Amino acid sequence: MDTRSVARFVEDAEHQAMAHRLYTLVFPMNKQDGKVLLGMKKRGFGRDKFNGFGGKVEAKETIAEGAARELAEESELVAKSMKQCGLLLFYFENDPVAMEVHVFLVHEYEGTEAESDEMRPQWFDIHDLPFKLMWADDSLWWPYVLKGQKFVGQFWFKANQATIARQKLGAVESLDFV
Ligand SMILES: CNc1ncnc2c1ncn2[C@@H]1O[C@H](COP(=O)(O)OP(=O)(O)OP(=O)(O)O)[C@@H](O)[C@H]1O
Repeated sequence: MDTRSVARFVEDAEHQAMAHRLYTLVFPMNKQDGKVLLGMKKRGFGRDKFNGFGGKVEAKETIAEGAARELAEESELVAKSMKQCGLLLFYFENDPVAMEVHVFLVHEYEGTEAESDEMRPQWFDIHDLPFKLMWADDSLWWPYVLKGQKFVGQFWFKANQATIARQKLGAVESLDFV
């Protein structure tokens, strides 16, 4: 799986012409209790926001490996299986590099969540997420997760990192990259 395969979801020339950096975003879910694990980010990009677990994919690993590694580093949970549920593309004003974020749900894991240097984990009801303390895009695509639909979203953020100037978001049949 590599960034070229994203081309079939996002066809606009503006996107194709940009440099991309790969990221992951992982949400451990407890379906029985209807809970999702978020982490309060303690440092770096998105500090003081709740989010899923994730970060940059390293050159030596696949996207799925990067997702599992970041989950373990930031929460101490070990994913037993992961399902990709979304693809998010973020463009920030004055930043020439687009963020390509691969979103995963983890329904099976081992271990118990624990605070790390980067994240303070906390379980939330899947119908009651703290959207005011999350990235502005999260409340827009979370309904797709609740409906079990896969999604692709593009969000153009203002330099203040809070205002979405433009967006495209929709369901897709499959996110199985070739
Ligand atoms: C703009 N709207 C957004 N909405 C939802 N989630 C967003 C996001 N923008 C970034 N994210 C996520 O935030 C994490 C940053 O990762 P980030 O801390 O930069 O990576 P990494 O852990 O590798 O950093 P270090 O270089 O080790 O500090 C990573 O999961 C990425 O998917």
